[in-house]
Amino acid sequence: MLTRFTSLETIVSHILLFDSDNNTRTALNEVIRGEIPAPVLTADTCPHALEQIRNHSVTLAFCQLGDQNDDALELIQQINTLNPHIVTILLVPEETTIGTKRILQSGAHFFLHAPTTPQEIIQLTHRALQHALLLQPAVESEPKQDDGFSDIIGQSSSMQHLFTMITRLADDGESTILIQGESGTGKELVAKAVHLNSPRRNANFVPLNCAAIPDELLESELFGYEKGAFTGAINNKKGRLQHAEGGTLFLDEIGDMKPSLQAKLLRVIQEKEFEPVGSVKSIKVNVRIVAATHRNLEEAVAKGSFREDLYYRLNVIPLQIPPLRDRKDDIALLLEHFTQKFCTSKKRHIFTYSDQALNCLKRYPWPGNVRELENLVQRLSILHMGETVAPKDLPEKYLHEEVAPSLLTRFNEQGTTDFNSRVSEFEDRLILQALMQTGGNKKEAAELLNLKRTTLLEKIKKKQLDKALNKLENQSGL
Ligand SMILES: Nc1ncnc2c1ncn2[C@@H]1O[C@H](COP(=O)(O)OP(=O)(O)OP(=O)(O)O)[C@@H](O)[C@H]1O
Repeated sequence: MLTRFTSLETIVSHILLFDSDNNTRTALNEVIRGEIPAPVLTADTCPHALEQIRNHSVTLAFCQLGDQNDDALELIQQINTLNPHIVTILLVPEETTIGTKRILQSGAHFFLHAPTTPQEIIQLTHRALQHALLLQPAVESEPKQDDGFSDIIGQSSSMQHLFTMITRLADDGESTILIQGESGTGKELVAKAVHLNSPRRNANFVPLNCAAIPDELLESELFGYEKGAFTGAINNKKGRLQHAEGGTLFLDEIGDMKPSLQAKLLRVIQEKEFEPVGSVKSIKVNVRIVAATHRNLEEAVAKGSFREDLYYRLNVIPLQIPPLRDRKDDIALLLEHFTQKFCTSKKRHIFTYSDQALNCLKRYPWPGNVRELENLVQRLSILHMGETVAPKDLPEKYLHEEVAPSLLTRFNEQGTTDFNSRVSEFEDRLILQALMQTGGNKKEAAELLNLKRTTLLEKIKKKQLDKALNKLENQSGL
């Protein structure tokens, strides 16, 4: 299994429809039955609904609020007390006299305003079932051994290749491995998966970031020290190497290690022994070394800042993690993964991303890779209040990539340029971009551009931008 996602069908037991009106119940029943292969239960009173819940295992409950009565709110509260794993959807009719505050405080997981369309019902049902998946109590079965793969999200061909490489290494617990990739691509996750899939999995995985510890402390941290080795060394202390005995030592940012330590590490790899700082007695170790770096070690070797012999010793099995901009197919999956993770931990509704927002994020070059994407989603999970993230909800840097670079490139290629036509082109792009971001809503686009709506309409007409917008939308499949 390469990702965390499980088939929804496997978790749906029953769906409950609560509505005192027979006609709406039947209509809702038809829409849901056509889409979800799960038995549907119905109830027209609160006691009947609760009885259904006691007698059946229910995954999802639709509760229709009356125009004048609040039975559905009462029912949701009782469901939450009876079984908090049931996901509730409150259907709110337009004419209801029940106040918004009470509705919002009902404890429902999702809201749907009626009248609505079958598409909206289906979409929300799928979202609610995704949510149900997260609320499922852990199935009591044999604890499955963690292989580290479930934490690494990726379905692009380059990530699949990486997973295959890790699996192939499974039986080999000896050869050193060098993981290369830009910062934030998941090098530590991969190192952990290598460890968990090797025969060393029952011993320790010990990480050490060589760039995070000052040079003078790194040696004693790695090799340990003997009492009296330096001022303050009042007792013997084991280093990370010894803590990793039988297991794996993960040396992150190995390219930052100073040359004298590189020599000592080389000896560990070759002779499988070392001396703690201040000791003359050698200690034997049985540790697999997995190293990682975001630097180009070949260049460092050429410059003389990294030992060539150590480089070849480390690089027995090279693993390259591609940057996120080269595997844009993974972006949607990563967004979904982190959104579920953060929303669940903050106990808030899971939001989705509009196609336009996803397109913006796919165009962005992600210099900070998956770590940057994770931080963006964490920020949205705190600040974003709506159900769908639109481009306007994204920080500005995710929006403007497409305008400036393309103009500059063409300016450089041509050597000369016509100022007026270039300014007009720039204006077209800004207007189109605003229209794309607002899903074609001209009023909102005018607000984004800080223009009067009438001025924007005039420009769109004069420049015939409506046609260009249609073309763009068709191209990006919006
Ligand atoms: N494919 C992935 N799936 C899920 N989470 C990921 C993935 N890649 C990276 N992450 C997350 O991104 C963050 C950075 O990952 P990690 O520390 O492994 O990267 P790194 O390449 O070692 O970074 P650095 O070089 O800066 O140490 C972590 O929170 C990690 O969980």
